[in-house]
Amino acid sequence: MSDLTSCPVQARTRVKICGLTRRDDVQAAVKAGADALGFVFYPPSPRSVTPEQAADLLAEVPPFVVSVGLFVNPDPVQLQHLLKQLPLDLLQFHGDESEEFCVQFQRPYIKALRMKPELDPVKEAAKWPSAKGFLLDAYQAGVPGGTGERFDWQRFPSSDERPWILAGGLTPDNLVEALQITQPYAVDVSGGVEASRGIKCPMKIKEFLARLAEA
Ligand SMILES: O=C(O)c1ccccc1N[C@@H]1O[C@H](COP(=O)(O)O)[C@@H](O)[C@H]1O
Repeated sequence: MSDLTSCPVQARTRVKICGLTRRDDVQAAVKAGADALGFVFYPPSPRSVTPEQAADLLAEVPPFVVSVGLFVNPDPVQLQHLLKQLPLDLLQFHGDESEEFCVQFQRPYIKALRMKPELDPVKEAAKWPSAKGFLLDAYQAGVPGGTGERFDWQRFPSSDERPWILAGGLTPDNLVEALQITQPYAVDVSGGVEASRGIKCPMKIKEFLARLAEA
């Protein structure tokens, strides 16, 4: 087998479009070239879907596009039950879940870290050795995520030991600057590609992916 470590080709930054609630939005994200699609299972969120809605949306996901289930401190029994019904490829834990909690579901998962001023993401990530990656999102007291706010991108880790995913307040207009500063493994966007809360805008999704391709 050839040695790929010296291969000069750099993979492009991956994109997850999160908070999809409608078939049309799933299709728009896939058509624009999203690598991953996020489905929110957190009823207080306007983007939350029921298991039945999720099953309908997941049926639209083609091969080689990753479907991600987003949870905030879920009930473990309910989550086990959900995972038997739905073909989710990856779990995203966006609450206060410990590594012990996340690992029990025996599915690949990413852990969201909210960028409180005193938080060192590299040190914090060491608490989840089994995580596939870390999504860094803005911190807002009392809100677990999806705030539309950004954090100080200068705080984004420069090490590439773990896959770091940039989230929080991304839009087609600030994406290029975000990529230049953070050089993330992937970006995750929700509010920045919406027409209104929970309803995606196909043009904004297309523009977001186009800006990424140009960057
Ligand atoms: O989207 C939500 O409603 C949500 C609720 C609870 C936790 C996380 C949530 N979304 C995640 O937050 C990021 C950032 O969102 P935004 O782009 O700032 O609107 C989003 O990508 C989701 O992964």
